[in-house]
Amino acid sequence: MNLGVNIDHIATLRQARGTPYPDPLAAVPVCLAAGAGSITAHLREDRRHIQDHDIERLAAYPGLHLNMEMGATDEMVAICERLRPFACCLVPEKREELTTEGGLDVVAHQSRLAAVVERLTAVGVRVSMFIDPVPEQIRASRAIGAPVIELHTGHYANYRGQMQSNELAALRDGASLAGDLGLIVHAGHGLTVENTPAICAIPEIEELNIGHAIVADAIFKGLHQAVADFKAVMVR
Ligand SMILES: CC(=O)[C@@H](O)[C@H](O)COP(=O)(O)O
Ligand SMILES: NCC(=O)COP(=O)(O)O
Repeated sequence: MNLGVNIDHIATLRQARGTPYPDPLAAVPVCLAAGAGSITAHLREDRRHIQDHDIERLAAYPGLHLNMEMGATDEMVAICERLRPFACCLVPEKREELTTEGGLDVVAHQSRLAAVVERLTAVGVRVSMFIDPVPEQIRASRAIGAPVIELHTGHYANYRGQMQSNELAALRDGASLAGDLGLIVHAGHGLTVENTPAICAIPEIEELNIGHAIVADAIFKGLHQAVADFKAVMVR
């Protein structure tokens, strides 16, 4: 199972004062040495953390599997088409949100998203849809030709008790349906060392994208150890 480390919140610390440090790109060799297989970075429309120069440098980083998270806007599609990262993940965005609040509504935007998938696939970018574990969204992702989905685990991470159990069951069922449809299945958002093992136990999930908790853990244990501790629990 691959671990993709999301480095957004290293950039959050930098943006807090507008200093050149910490440089998110300094995290790349550390994360890879600790067992990460890819790096995720979210170029938001409001540039609250990752900046254009970050994503440009990441896309040019030799041998790096960069997963560029982005809204399906004309601006971001053009940037992705120009930079040609290994992969991109289309996510919903609202300027007023604190963080991503849910999955993309692929059903409501099938024709537009199908055109984006075709355009970015044509230049060699592997396109993923960031969606809730809802059968209609999974089927729509397959219908528009996306090879990958990333299941939103934010509700699972935030809920407790029976609601969390119900969300975990939905993730299991969604991953199973996606596998039956021939989709590659990833998952992410809000994952911690404590809540990750249950997600890892879902057999169809091939990759986890984790950022906020890794950066938070790194404050106290260092980035290499923070990444290594997630890899240690990501065993099947
Ligand atoms: C799509 C997702 O769940 C995250 O990777 C996303 O990057 C969250 O946005 P922030 O990183 O701005 O919190
Ligand atoms: N797509 C999920 C991701 O990249 C990281 O989300 P989080 O761990 O920062 O919540």
